[in-house]
Amino acid sequence: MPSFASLTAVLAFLGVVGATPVELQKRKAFSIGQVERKTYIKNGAKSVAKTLRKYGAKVPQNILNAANAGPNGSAPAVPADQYDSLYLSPVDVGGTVLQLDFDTGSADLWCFSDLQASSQLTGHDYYKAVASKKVEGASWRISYGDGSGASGTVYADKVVVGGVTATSQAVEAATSVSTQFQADRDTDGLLGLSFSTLNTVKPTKAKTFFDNVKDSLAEPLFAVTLKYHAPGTYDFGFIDKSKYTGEITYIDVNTANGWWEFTSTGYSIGNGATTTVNIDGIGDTGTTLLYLPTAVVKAYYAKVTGAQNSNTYGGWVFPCNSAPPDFTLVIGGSKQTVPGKHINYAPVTTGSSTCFGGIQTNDGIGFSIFGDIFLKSKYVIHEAGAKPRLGFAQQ
Ligand SMILES: C[C@@H](SC(=N)N)c1ccc(Cl)cc1
Ligand SMILES: C[C@@H](SC(=N)N)c1ccc(Cl)cc1
Repeated sequence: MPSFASLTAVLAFLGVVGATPVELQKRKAFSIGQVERKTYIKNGAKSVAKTLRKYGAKVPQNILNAANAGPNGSAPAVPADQYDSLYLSPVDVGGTVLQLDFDTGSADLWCFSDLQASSQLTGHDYYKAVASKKVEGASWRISYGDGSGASGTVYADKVVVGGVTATSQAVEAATSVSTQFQADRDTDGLLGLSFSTLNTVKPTKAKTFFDNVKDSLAEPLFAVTLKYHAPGTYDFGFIDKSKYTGEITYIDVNTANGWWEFTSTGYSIGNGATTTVNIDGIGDTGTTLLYLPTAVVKAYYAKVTGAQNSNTYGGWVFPCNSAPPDFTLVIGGSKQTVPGKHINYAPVTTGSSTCFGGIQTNDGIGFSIFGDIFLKSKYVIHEAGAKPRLGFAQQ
């Protein structure tokens, strides 16, 4: 029979919460069911890691290693078109693989469904709503910053992303989608990765896919690798050292508005001097461009030959043969540079020699948006927990 002290130590390691030694002494007769060691240790390490994180303590590497057997996963992020207007990832939603736009700027997982008029489904894969899985009385309605939107009803179904499974995910089946989504035959819906406080399901908010799976992952994080005119990845549960160079710089996130929101402390243009100014904004994979304060945008395009703020095209444009300079944001004291090439977004119309800038003003938005133009040269770790953080590294 192991000594009392060693038994207590084992219990502590297995993260058995609540059975303190004194309580155990009171319970004269008790038995511990013998369980297969490896199962318990793996779960034990995971629960110890979870407990340590819960109280803000650092998780020792040995416990992290033991816990790291979680069902982590990785999904591709494929540009929907030649200009990276958005990125699509395959997701198994109730047995049908849909192409969804992973969006760190919203919290609804919604998709085209057979509840819509069939005319809206041409060219799409879509969710087959099953009555037995319907969440009675629940509905959703979302509108996005660009004026697009969708609405419908809710089902509880299995969703799999890169081998990571949410067994009962709120699947928001569309009954109606806006013209932008009807015109976009590539996008079968969105998978929200902001904080669940932004979810639109009524009467009870639903949880995002990440919120549903994060405790089953080796680590409660996902990492975003969007690329310029090439497929990237969304990794769940682990950090992939092969996807970045140099050091990761972490910053705390302000979750009050439900976004991955943070403040950059300055910027520079080309190899110019750094201007110190606070730029509050959100990391957002669902927004194509980089929206910044007007003063910053004007300073940038002053360095671009032939640039002008066009009423015709609704933003800053310049000759496609201009070579826009690099743009650097200071984040957590580190310099995060966007290659100038990434800031030549696309011709304003097919074949035009006038190009639309990847940097635009945040006028009317109320905050800046660090969208795909910024993200597609970075490796960005989104870490949940008591104090959510973002980690940035250069790809
Ligand atoms: C947060 C994004 S929308 C999204 N990523 N789901 C956004 C908000 C407001 C404006 Cl004006 C433009 C874009
Ligand atoms: C304009 C629509 S659909 C599209 N442009 N393919 C859209 C996509 C993603 C978000 Cl986050 C918001 C709106």
